Amino acid sequence: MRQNPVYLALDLPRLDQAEALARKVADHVGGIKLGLEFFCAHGHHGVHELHKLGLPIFLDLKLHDIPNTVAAAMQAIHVLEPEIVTVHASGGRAMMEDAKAAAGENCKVVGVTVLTSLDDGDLTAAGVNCSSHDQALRLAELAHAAGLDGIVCSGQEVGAVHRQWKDGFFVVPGLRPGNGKNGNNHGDQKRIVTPRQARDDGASVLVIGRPISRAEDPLAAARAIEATL
Ligand SMILES: O=c1ccn([C@@H]2O[C@H](COP(=O)(O)O)[C@@H](O)[C@H]2O)c(=O)[nH]1
Repeated sequence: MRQNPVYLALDLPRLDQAEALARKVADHVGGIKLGLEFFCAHGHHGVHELHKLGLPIFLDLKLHDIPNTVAAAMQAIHVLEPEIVTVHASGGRAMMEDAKAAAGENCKVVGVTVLTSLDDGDLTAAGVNCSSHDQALRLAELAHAAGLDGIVCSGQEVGAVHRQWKDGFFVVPGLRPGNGKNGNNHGDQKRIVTPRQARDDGASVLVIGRPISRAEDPLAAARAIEATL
């Protein structure tokens, strides 16, 4: 278990706001997660700026394309020295193998299984004829076979995945302190658990965004989450 497994999802439109928030809570998180919103708006420059805080950087780019394209994208982000990068496990075994081969030596590549914003009904609508739980386990197995370091899944599956893949690296978003009660809205997340539950079930990294970034007092929110772990 890492010292502080919480990675703050910096999903904010302005670079100065993102930097200010990260600086404010830096002593109460273990790393910074930069996703599509941040990377599309601020690119390499934005990542270099956030690196200055000295926290590990998780690039949540969720790459999903043909193997050659994903491998080239992985090579293009080497220079940013990310600690973790995501690809979609549904991109297939060859894509994941090539992504891992193209990644930097110290970079963990993890496969997104089933987004935490989806439930069983969403999967049925997309033509997937099994539960989100079973689909997450199936994609975890594929990611493992492809040689990835771990996966992204919801806290509702991480215990089961952990039992199958003992030394895997498990990233869990969709976390809501108090399970979405106490004024913490689910928002677009459908498969949620508390940070403590996810940690107890084997999560290596706890991704938390809005419960901190949209809190009236982000520092107090980050401290309160840390105190539950
Ligand atoms: O299945 C997934 C994969 C990634 N995410 C990302 O995590 C954060 C969660 O933000 P909250 O504000 O805490 O809901 C966000 O950046 C997502 O892109 C995810 O939620 N689910």
